[in-house]
Amino acid sequence: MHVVVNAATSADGKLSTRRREQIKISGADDFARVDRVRADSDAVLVGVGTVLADDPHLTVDDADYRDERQSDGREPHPARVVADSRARTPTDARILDDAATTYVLVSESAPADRVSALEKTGGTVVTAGDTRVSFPEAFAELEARGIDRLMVEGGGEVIFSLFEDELVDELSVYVGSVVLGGRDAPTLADGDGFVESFPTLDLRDVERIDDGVLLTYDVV
Ligand SMILES: NC(=O)C1=CN([C@@H]2O[C@H](COP(=O)(O)OP(=O)(O)OC[C@H]3O[C@@H](n4cnc5c(N)ncnc54)[C@H](OP(=O)(O)O)[C@@H]3O)[C@@H](O)[C@H]2O)C=CC1
Ligand SMILES: Nc1nc(O)c(N)c(N[C@@H]2O[C@H](COP(=O)(O)O)[C@@H](O)[C@H]2O)n1
Repeated sequence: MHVVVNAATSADGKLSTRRREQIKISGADDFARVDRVRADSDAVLVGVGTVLADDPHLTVDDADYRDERQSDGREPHPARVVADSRARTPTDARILDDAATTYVLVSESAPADRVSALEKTGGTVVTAGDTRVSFPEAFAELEARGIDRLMVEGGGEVIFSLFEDELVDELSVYVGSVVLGGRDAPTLADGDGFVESFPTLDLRDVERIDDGVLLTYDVV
């Protein structure tokens, strides 16, 4: 599986403010670029922290891109995936509506009643890991279901874990011209942090978009 991480940060590396509310860092042109990346993906993944904070829809906005996908024999929207060890995704979350297939990755410790509530809402539950979602295991299952190209939109906890598991192939960071600050504000890669064996990035491209900069890296 090819895994592409895409996120937008402030100039000081934050994904959002300390209130963890959704904020727009990207401008119109960058959101249009993100839409293209979504349209080119088989699935789009976020963590349950992002679902609880942003209630994202994760669908393709541009009708031409949806038509293009359908003429290639694909669904109009990529599948949506949420990493949610304890099945906390609210049943009325937008990610669970019927616009696209939604996979909820849970761990063995997820309460059975929550799992069944998510299944009743139409989510396809994939169990991987004892107390926390095991991405290597979950991704093998997604690959078996035809997901070869996965876009990850955040947040910082999930992005860190994916780097820790050495599952990231490409990283795109849109750096907006704003400072958010806050020692508790989420950053691009949170988790426990690396102290050695840091992931190595190869800078492939730098592009000015809106009033910010898009940095594109291959993970070595
Ligand atoms: N600017 C941008 O581009 C973006 C900004 N954001 C912002 O980021 C913030 C949310 O980020 P964050 O709080 O880090 O949340 P995440 O979306 O990264 O979700 C984190 C949660 O995912 C669950 N999870 C399941 N499996 C794993 C695993 N193996 N490793 C790590 N986490 C796992 C955990 O909950 P559990 O243990 O219950 O499973 C964890 O708490 C919000 O403020 C949102 O607005 C988010 C996306 C993009
Ligand atoms: N690329 C980008 N730029 C920003 O400024 C952002 N705030 C985000 N957030 C991500 O987009 C998701 C929202 O998706 P929908 O519009 O609801 O489809 C959000 O959950 C973050 O993952 N991204």
